[in-house]
Amino acid sequence: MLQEQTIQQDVSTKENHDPVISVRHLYKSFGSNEVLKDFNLEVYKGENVVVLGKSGSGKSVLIKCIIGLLEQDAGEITVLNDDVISLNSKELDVLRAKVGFLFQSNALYDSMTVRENLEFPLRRHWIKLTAAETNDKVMDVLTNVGLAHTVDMMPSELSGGMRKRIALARTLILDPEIMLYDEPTTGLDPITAKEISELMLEMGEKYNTSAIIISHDMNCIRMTADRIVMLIDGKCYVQGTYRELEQNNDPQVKHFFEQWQSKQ
Ligand SMILES: Nc1ncnc2c1ncn2[C@@H]1O[C@H](COP(=O)(O)OP(=O)(O)OP(=O)(O)O)[C@@H](O)[C@H]1O
Repeated sequence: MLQEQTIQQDVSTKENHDPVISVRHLYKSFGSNEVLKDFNLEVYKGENVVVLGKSGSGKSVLIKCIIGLLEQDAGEITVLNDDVISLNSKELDVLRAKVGFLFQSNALYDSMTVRENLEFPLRRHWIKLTAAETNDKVMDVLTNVGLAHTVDMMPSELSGGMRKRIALARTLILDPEIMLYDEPTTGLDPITAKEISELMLEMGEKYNTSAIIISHDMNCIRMTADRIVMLIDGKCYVQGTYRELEQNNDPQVKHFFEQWQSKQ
């Protein structure tokens, strides 16, 4: 009995500590442009990790490697225990249904209503539901992002913040385990940006997701990051909480925070 309990404890401890995303010794170049050079990152269940780095440092390349849109030159990427590079296109599709990707552009279809935009990923991933079940799912996720009343509207009738919420709802409708956010607040005014950051946190708890967030918006970073990873010269240069990095005396880290504070 005691042995069984010990084994069960070991399993649950391992589950809590196994990363949902693991990137090890990642290398990616384009010709002579060495973008990622021995980059390492682990994201754990329920964690929000911000990847911070200057423009062109390789943040988007990293995200694209994680979801198999780009193939790495060397290194290992494991997402929800799948070795991404070894997946065929069907298996990648299955994995991508569990990994929500919120594009900077929102990528909503302008010719479709909000309802049709939200139904699209269900059809795309062959999720078989009755009309009533589909409607329930659409209304449920729209209610969660506070926009149930927009169901029959066109994206062009919505504000930038509302479109961002709809794009988030469209990702959440598949009940993802992981969210990848690419500049979620870029182009929004500060108040709307704050609302979107709050919504990201709220939805993360509601849907029990882990997330990688790429952002230059220090308010969003401060609000959402459990941990920040600084990508400099293709590597994870330093990582820590917002407070830890804010107090870090390394010149490159200090430079980042000083630049931001000077813009306030
Ligand atoms: N498909 C590609 N072919 C060639 N070079 C590429 C490709 N994708 C990205 N790069 C290069 O990789 C580098 C990193 O680009 P990436 O888009 O990841 O930067 P980033 O950190 O996301 O920048 P930003 O903050 O401006 O979005 C850049 O030099 C870019 O030109």
